[in-house]
Amino acid sequence: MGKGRNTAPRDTQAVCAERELEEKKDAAGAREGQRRRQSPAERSRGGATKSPLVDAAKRCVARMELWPGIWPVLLLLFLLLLFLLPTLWFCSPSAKYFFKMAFYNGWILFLAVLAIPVCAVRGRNVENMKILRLMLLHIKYLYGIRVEVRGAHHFPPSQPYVVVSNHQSSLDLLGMMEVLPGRCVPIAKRELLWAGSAGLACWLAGVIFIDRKRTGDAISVMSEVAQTLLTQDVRVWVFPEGTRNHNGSMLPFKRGAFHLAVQAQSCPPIKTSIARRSVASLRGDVRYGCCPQCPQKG
Ligand SMILES: CCCCCCCCCCCCCCCCC(=O)SCCNC(=O)CCNC(=O)[C@H](O)C(C)(C)COP(=O)(O)OP(=O)(O)OC[C@H]1O[C@@H](n2cnc3c(N)ncnc32)[C@H](O)[C@@H]1OP(=O)(O)O
Ligand SMILES: CCCCCCCC/C=C\CCCCCCCC(=O)OC[C@@H](O)COP(=O)(O)O
Repeated sequence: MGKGRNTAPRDTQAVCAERELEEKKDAAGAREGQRRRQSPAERSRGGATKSPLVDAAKRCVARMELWPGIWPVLLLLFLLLLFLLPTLWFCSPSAKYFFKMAFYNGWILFLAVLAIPVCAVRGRNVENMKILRLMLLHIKYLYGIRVEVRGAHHFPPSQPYVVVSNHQSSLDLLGMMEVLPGRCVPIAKRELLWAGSAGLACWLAGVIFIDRKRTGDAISVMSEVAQTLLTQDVRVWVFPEGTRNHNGSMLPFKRGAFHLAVQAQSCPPIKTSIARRSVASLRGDVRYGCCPQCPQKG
């Protein structure tokens, strides 16, 4: 009996010890599970917080910690650019020209975004060209270009006519805007319509788009333009070379501009020319010559 009495508490002690051991194991397991669920950032700070906002922020930081390499690399790239761009600007004239052109195009796209809502009020209307013109006139100051216009008085004050001009680069836009007469719209290649905001601004200002690859279509658009010239008191600006030509000489003229002048009858072509070197190099003086009207008879 005594033996039995002595054994019972020992059994109970053993069971208790076993239970205690199991409980400890469970607790340790639970702690490990929680530890595994925690992000590295939480682990390093010793556990979850009460606020979900803080938890979210911690998760973000943890994600960054997962990619510790990306920030130094980005910083390095940024510093490299900071060093490389000025070096290219001062050492390579072609890189300098490239940056200037990139800014020129980017600036025009930006200005077009501003112009679109203003022009949209009137819808598609040649009067919108005035707005574009005013918005583009300052660009010459950004590049330190001094423009000299000669013979602007040759533009008749009120009658339809066709202006023909040489075409060296997309910078000709600057010269064109200096002398663009009222209610005058340029003829442009159709691809320009897809030049983002600039394309939409051109469309709103009544720029006439032609598909140069489809002569038939281009001719019928130009025939319609001839009617518009007569009925709506509009002038048209054509680059008869039909494309840009950087290399000093003039390309043979396409005939559309001259057909247009003949079809619109009393509508003389007026020749203007942009001085070559200065516009193309994006600095210095630009001379813009407007010549007397050509003979009217086709
Ligand atoms: C603040 C925000 C600002 C946002 C942006 C601001 C922008 C502001 C606006 C500025 C826009 C400026 C845009 C400037 C863009 C300049 C350009 O895109 S230049 C390129 C487009 N321009 C042209 O192509 C010039 C016009 N082209 C022609 O006139 C061509 O003749 C053609 C009609 C396209 C036909 O070309 P092609 O077939 O290659 O060549 P041709 O030998 O000339 O013609 C063949 C044939 O057809 C006869 N013909 C031509 N035209 C006519 C006609 N109107 N009517 C009847 N017949 C025609 C021609 O006589 C030939 O036949 P032939 O028997 O051999 O004589
Ligand atoms: C979301 C799309 C973004 C597209 C970005 C396109 C970048 C264009 C940016 C700005 C446009 C500036 C408008 C300049 C107007 C002058 C156009 C011009 O002079 O075109 C050349 C054309 O005469 C003859 O073309 P080709 O010599 O035949 O080739």
